[in-house]
Amino acid sequence: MATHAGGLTATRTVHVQRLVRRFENRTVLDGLDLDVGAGEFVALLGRSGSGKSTLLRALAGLDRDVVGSGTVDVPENSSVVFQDARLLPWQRVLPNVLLGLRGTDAVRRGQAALAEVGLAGRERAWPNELSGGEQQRVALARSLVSEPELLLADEPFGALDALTRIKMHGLLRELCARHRPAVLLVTHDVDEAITLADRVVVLDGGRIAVEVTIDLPAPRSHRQPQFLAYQELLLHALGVDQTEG
Ligand SMILES: Nc1ncnc2c1ncn2[C@@H]1O[C@H](COP(=O)(O)OP(=O)(O)OP(=O)(O)O)[C@@H](O)[C@H]1O
Repeated sequence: MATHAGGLTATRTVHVQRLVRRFENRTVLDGLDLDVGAGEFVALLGRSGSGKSTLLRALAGLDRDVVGSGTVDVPENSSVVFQDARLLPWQRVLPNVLLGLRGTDAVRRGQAALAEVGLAGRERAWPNELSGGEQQRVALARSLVSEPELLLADEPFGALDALTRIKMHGLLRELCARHRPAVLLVTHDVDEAITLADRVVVLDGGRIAVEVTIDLPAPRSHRQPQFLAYQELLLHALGVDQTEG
């Protein structure tokens, strides 16, 4: 099991060093190093099976049985969102947001979080009365209501249609600007990574093979020539040959 060595500083929210993860005799993470700064938004790209979810689960403390070694330092106050919202179907929306939240002002904070994601007035709805996008908004409210230092997100918009996904990008950007968590976002979508992240890292061969700082003013769009340059660079890093097909 990886050790937690207290390697965090005021400006560093995630510190991963020489992380190795094996499943039986298959090495998925092979001495991976990654730091995420306080308030920094990092997008993690990689081919299918490259180990993105494995890394995220290791950071979230969800794979303690896996054989491995190295250092993983993450703040205790971290939240995780997945591709599916994972709401409790027998609880209404507000109690779903309040899961794990204590204190006398919990209800007020939950209501404020729902308002922030555009769901004021839906506190008493049941999860199955909400669309997929709305359920994912509830999941975002739940993940941010505890004011986490770190938000771990595993393809949170992967199941949404293109238009909803674009709206969710805007929402996530706003929420991050307000709450300033460090974010590690796993995605398949190169454009999503460039649109949202301060830095994009590409996982290959069990390590971070490529790192690109995205230096683009907002609002980011395909109309920016530099956007297309980042796109080409990252597609190349992912082994996608744009001249094919
Ligand atoms: N519990 C497990 N037992 C055995 N092998 C596993 C387990 N979890 C993941 N793996 C293997 O580890 C490798 C990396 O999986 P992982 O889900 O991290 O990849 P990924 O980059 O997130 O892929 P995708 O983009 O397709 O979601 C895969 O080959 C997978 O089969």
